[in-house]
Amino acid sequence: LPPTPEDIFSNPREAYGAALRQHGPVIAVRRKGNLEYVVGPEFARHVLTCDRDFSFEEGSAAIMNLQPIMALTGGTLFRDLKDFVREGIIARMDEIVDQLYPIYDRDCEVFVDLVAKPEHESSRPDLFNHTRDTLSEATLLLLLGQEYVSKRNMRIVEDVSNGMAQLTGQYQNFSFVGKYLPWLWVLLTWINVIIIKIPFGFVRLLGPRLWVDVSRYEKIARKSKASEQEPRNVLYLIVKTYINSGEQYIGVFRRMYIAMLLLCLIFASVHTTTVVSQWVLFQLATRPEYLNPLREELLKVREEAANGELHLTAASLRAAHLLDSFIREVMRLKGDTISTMRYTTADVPLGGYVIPNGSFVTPMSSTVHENPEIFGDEPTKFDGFRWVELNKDAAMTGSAHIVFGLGRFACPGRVLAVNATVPDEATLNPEIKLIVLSLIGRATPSLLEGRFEVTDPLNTVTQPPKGTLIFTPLDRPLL
Ligand code: HEM
Repeated sequence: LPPTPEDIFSNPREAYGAALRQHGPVIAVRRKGNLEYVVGPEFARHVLTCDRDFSFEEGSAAIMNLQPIMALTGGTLFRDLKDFVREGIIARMDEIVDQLYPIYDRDCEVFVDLVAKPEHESSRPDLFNHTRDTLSEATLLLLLGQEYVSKRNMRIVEDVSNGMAQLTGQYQNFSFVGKYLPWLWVLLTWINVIIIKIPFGFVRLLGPRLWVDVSRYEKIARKSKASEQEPRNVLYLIVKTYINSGEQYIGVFRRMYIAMLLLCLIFASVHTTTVVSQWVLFQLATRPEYLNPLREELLKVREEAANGELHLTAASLRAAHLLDSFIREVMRLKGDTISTMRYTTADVPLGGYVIPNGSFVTPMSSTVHENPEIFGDEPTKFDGFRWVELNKDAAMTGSAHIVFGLGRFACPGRVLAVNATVPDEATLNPEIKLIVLSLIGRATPSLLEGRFEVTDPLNTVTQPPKGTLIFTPLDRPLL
């Protein structure tokens, strides 16, 4: 029998896992109105990387309810997003970490000070909101520049991030309509987000200023010879790219498209990173034995400035191999199920079947992440430092860890491609490391009642665990 809708929403890991064991390695299961072909670890790499047969763009647009935008933009959305993240963020990573560290350092210090105050015993400062504030500020700085950093704009960024999370279905599994009448849910969400929230929030509040800046950047990009005069933010890079590609001026439709790119980048940077950092801190709180080695590593990688102040740089984060490994292991075992999607562009033979043209195909992440052939007899055993060793084999790391996807379409936000110790797979998003190190360098996390809950088992990528984290300040902070 195929997994029931209830199994899929409440216990997807076991439901799909059992069906794959029984009928695998390719099964077809109906979910939220679509027939999806779900594959086991044997075919995960092939499905994720063979884009001739399995389209990343169409699969991803569909899973995130973005097909109309893909259609309107002629399918360039994801390619442009990837290029702008690569050129505007990853290529400048060392400089960016220097810019971001003071924000994380300041916010974590404020957070730990707040937590330590006795009057907060009854209403604890919330780490999720706090992390989201920090990431919103960092995102404003990277995408739009320091002049945009203000409390008001941070609220706008958070609202946008939340709106995009709604639009792309991140809360869909909490709603009855979302689960059982997905077309109605998509229609209502589109009206709410695209017709109400974004125009009356982001566009009304930030639009006029962005309009002026795009026009200003247009002029700079046309004239600029000396690169040091150029603004160092992603919006400028986007404007410059279009001017350099021969556009005479940035017209209204191009401006609307740029706004869409910014909305997607805000969502990608703020929401997912906030969520994943919560998973890491929750796991750390339940595994205090990892704190000492991680703190020892912090002592080794932190750097001392000329004025004696201790801080973290991109080089420090690259050298934090134990933390890198711990984060990877948390991501491996947090229970991801359907987190990447592809769409067949032809009838494709796979595992003895032919998957028809125009079908959704997804690898079941949990079967990849808990594959006994790679992870041994106890594949679900948490071993926070296992990746320190496994990193030596970059190819294996790739196909055994698909939290960020794989190959050409893997998430561009995940790596410090520049200077990574193992090309293309080694270093995770530095923001998570900055958050974790800035916090454990000042306080010890623990969990109220020692446990947390998984709120949406079908979506552990963009839903945080639920529980209360407590932080006990260290007598002598390490940062
Ligand atoms: C820990 C946080 C993150 C997680 C778990 C995550 C996860 C993912 C996943 C699973 C994909 C789809 C890959 C595939 O289908 O093969 C993806 C794509 C993408 N991510 Fe992330 N991501 C994270 C952070 C970020 C950040 C910080 C950015 C931007 C700065 C970003 C930008 C993107 C973009 C632009 C794509 C589309 C890729 C393309 O166009 O080829 N992500 N991400």
